[in-house]
Amino acid sequence: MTHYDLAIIGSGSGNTLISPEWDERSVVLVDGGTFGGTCLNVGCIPTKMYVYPAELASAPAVSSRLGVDLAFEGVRWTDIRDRIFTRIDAISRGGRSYRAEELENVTLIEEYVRLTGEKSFETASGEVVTADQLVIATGSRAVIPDIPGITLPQVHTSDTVMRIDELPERLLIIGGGYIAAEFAHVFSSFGTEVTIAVRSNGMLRHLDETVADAFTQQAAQQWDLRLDTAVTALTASAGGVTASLEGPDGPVDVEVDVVLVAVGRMPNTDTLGAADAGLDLHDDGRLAVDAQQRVLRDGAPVEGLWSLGDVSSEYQLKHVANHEARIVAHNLLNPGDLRSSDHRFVPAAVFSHPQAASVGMTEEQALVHADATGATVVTAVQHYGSTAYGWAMEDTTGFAKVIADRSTGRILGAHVLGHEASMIIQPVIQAMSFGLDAHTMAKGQYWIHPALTEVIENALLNLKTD
Ligand SMILES: Cc1cc2nc3c(=O)[nH]c(=O)nc-3n(C[C@H](O)[C@H](O)[C@H](O)COP(=O)(O)OP(=O)(O)OC[C@H]3O[C@@H](n4cnc5c(N)ncnc54)[C@H](O)[C@@H]3O)c2cc1C
Ligand SMILES: NC(=O)c1ccc[n+]([C@@H]2O[C@H](COP(=O)([O-])OP(=O)(O)OC[C@H]3O[C@@H](n4cnc5c(N)ncnc54)[C@H](O)[C@@H]3O)[C@@H](O)[C@H]2O)c1
Repeated sequence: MTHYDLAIIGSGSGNTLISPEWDERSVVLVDGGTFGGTCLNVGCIPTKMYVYPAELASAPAVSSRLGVDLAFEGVRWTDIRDRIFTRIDAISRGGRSYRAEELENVTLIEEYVRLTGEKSFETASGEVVTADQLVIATGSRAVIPDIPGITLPQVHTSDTVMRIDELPERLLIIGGGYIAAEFAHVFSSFGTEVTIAVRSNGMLRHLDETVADAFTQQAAQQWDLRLDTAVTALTASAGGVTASLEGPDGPVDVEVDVVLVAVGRMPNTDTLGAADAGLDLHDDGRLAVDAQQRVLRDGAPVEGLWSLGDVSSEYQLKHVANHEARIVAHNLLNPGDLRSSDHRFVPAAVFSHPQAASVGMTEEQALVHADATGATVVTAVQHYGSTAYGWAMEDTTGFAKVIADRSTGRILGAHVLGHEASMIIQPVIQAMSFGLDAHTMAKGQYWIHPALTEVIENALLNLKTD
């Protein structure tokens, strides 16, 4: 048995906890997978490194209506893939060797582990580790639905689809969330015929209804979108895979080369043995933590046991995992001065075509809030096409919606669909975080003319606040 001052399970956001303050103390970092975790190796970073070339590849389709005739001649898939992963794999290797070889006080264990107690675990090869403080940062993994044929080699998750050897001619995506929307954009821009099977009646259902409906409409124009459709079986065929779908018009078979499963991600608490160790779990399998990121047992925080990121967070987002990691980093070193995570205004963006970005309440949530508090909610929708930059783009679909409390002007939420939505929304995130009301935000600063942020300025000005 080996004892450490600090043990961290998970080298994604968990890796950032090892600051110079730990130099004189013993630390063990454990990861059974690829060093650096999801975002770096199979998540945010490689996907966005694919999204950028996808933007370039789709330019000819939109440029001709502005009088610019471009031709799309195809993509060199393996060149794109190798550029991305040459860069990413080197970062992962560099991080690994820094932790494994360069820091004398840090031990790296490259095995999966299971908890044996609140602050102890056993590695797959039988080594038992105990620690004064333990951080669980084991992230999440793709849910694999129970469909006959799901283990066929042509069926991928986001973990593997980015490394395939050939651009597929035909791709079926199962699911209608973030990953489905982003990969549909990437593959279709590169020339793949994309079919999406969505169990419900729309894509990105977690977003404000106006945004989700508009996205779904645009998705149906770009991709073969099958709503209210279940995938009942996947069968190997001469050309690839036959997918049996059951939709509103009854059963139908679709021939594809590759299938991407994107039906959500589940927290890695089962494989860690968190329930057996007596730790509290939410119904969805997440570890229960308090505001200071302390793991709960029977509703009370366990001293010296912390968690962060996808394994315990309501938000499976890297910027949230990073925020929680900063809180845990402080709390590990300052037991007498604990800080709390701030989840009040968590933004998110879907890097698809179009982009969608959101912060705060949807209109539906704001109406529930209004019912509960007696507040009156006002909303304003501003189209990109109503601003000068929108004219420049000849944009007909982009818009921003802002939602505020009528009497105080407090901004309750903002939702943007269109070009660079993830950037356009940032001033609203800032205003909400620092308590700026809609009126002050709109009138108390210059807005660069004729930048696309005028969409937000005009939406704020159009809110009918008191
Ligand atoms: C395709 C995709 C795209 C994404 N894009 C974005 C985006 O654009 N923006 C955004 O904000 N978020 C995005 N996300 C989400 C983001 O990647 C995650 O929220 C974030 O990486 C979670 O970090 P984490 O530190 O909690 O977990 P991870 O980075 O997953 O780290 C957990 C680590 O723990 C290890 N581990 C698990 N169990 C054990 C065990 N029992 N023993 C030892 N080691 C173990 C794993 O091997 C892993 O390396 C994306 C996710 C995916 C899948
Ligand atoms: N840009 C980003 O920030 C980004 C990008 C990718 C992933 N992520 C994170 O990763 C998480 C996982 O992404 P995701 O797209 O897999 O999940 P998701 O939760 O976004 O979407 C899952 C989709 O699958 C559907 N679904 C669920 N179970 C199903 C089943 N059995 N059969 C068919 N459909 C089913 C849901 O209705 C939904 O449409 C996201 O929730 C997000 O937090 C973030």
